[in-house]
Amino acid sequence: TQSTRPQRLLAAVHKKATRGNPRSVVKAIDEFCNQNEWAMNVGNEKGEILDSVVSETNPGCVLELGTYCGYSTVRIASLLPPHAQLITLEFNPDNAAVARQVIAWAGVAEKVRLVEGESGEWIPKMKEQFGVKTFDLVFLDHWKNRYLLDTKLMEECGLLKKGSVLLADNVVCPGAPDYLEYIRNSPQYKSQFFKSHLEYTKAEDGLEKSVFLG
Ligand SMILES: O=c1[nH]cnc2c(O)c(F)c(-c3ccc(F)cc3)c(-c3ccc(F)cc3)c12
Ligand SMILES: [Mg+2]
Repeated sequence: TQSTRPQRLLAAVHKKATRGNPRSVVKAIDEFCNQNEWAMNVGNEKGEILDSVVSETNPGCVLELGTYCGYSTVRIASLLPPHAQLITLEFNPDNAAVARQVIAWAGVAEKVRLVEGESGEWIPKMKEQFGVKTFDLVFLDHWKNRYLLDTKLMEECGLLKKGSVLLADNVVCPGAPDYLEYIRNSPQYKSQFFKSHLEYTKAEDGLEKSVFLG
């Protein structure tokens, strides 16, 4: 039977990356997407901005909305301090199955909790199910018309504290206008736009970093 793009991406990781080496996994995926097939990983240009935000936040507890194949999961997990935890939500079970193997190959599985399901269903369960108090960093990279809904849901569930950082992918392409309108005009956030490019292309895109002021 025909393989899927995520399965072909995983095969490239197994073939080209060194087990236990997160940087080699990131490099193998970027090479696959530059040379073989485009895929919606955050990519290296936006990935370096993600890395800098993770490093400066030095988070103990991270939420990623949208795992896909685990590329940004591996980037984030490889920069976490010891004992820090990353919870990543993915609604597509086939993508989740590939991501689990990418995360395992990179050797970061003990820092990552991959949860299969809808963000709207799982965000309200974070405290009771995973013992989360608040998130220090949230990477929004799932479905553009869930960015605003899920941000309001995290506020309502008390999952953000003063200083929590939200980093949103694709705020230009495909864009999340309702999210940007809310987050840039809310007195509860201090926002900053990082201009970049759509992964593996010359098209414009960017990340929006927003600090919750409490
Ligand atoms: O859906 C996404 N989630 C997370 N990150 C994404 C991302 O980083 C992307 F670059 C794209 C993208 C953008 C432009 C394009 F032409 C194709 C795909 C998508 C996306 C947008 C609309 C869809 F119908 C399907 C996928 C996503
Ligand atoms: Mg994205």
